[in-house]
Amino acid sequence: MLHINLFRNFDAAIVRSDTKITAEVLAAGAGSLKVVGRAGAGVDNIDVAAATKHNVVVLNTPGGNSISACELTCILIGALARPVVPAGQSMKEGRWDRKLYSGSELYGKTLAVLGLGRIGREVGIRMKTWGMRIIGYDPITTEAEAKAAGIEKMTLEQIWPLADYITVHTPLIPATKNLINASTLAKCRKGVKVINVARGGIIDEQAVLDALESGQCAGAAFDVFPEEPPKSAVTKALVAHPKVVATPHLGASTGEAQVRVAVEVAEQFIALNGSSPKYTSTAGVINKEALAHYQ
Ligand SMILES: O=C(O)[C@H](O)COP(=O)(O)O
Repeated sequence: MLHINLFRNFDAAIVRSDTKITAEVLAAGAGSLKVVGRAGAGVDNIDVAAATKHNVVVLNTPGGNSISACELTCILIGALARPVVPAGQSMKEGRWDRKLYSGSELYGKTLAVLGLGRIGREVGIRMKTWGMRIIGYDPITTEAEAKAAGIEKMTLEQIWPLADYITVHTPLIPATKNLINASTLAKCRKGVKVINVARGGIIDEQAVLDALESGQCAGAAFDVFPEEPPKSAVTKALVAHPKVVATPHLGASTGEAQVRVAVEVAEQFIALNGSSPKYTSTAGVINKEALAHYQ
């Protein structure tokens, strides 16, 4: 584990989501630390306000891992349609249970995409080629932008009763916390399936557990959790549930995505340093106030 005092010696740090850049870490680095680069999209592991206070620039690489996160989402949708995870496990245990592991087609089903940014739109584009109807919600994306990705933009109230699958692709902010909860699940079709490759807490885990027990929800896939690694009894029960596919925050964990975010973070550092005319953009800078300190 990285010792907090080491930050006294660093001019810059590059992190993924596991490394928490807290106010304490930033105070330890005060005077030397100038920039924290997030090799990924979410900066919820970095105390941006404290960074700004210490004139530490925080930047991210918002697009570099989108395709990998999108592909994992599509794979998990597939794993909810066809029980490849438990069926594969049963064979490893020496069984041949063909009758237990029947599934359903994705063709003709409706996928709701909540959050039509880079990842959500790419998921829609891919799953449409499987013959799914794609409906979606986003407060910012226009109807025309959604349509260009083959997605019918709707209100949430229109979406709930139509969706066979719901996948979330929003940041975790007050407006999206528990976006899928007991009352919204009750408005859905019986047997709806939900997927979260975005951030833990967008889908209320207890509500999903209850809906799995009642049959209102027929399956769920989670790559992200309110606390990682999970410690709460609710998350543990969810992960253990036979109708749940769980992965340990693997959305960006591909060779390609990691190379892309590493290159993007390096380019942003070079742009900050002003040492290469090739890189003039600091598009990923989160706290422009801190950047202004050096200009
Ligand atoms: O915010 C992100 O970019 C993703 O959640 C990936 O996080 P990671 O880089 O820690 O895998």
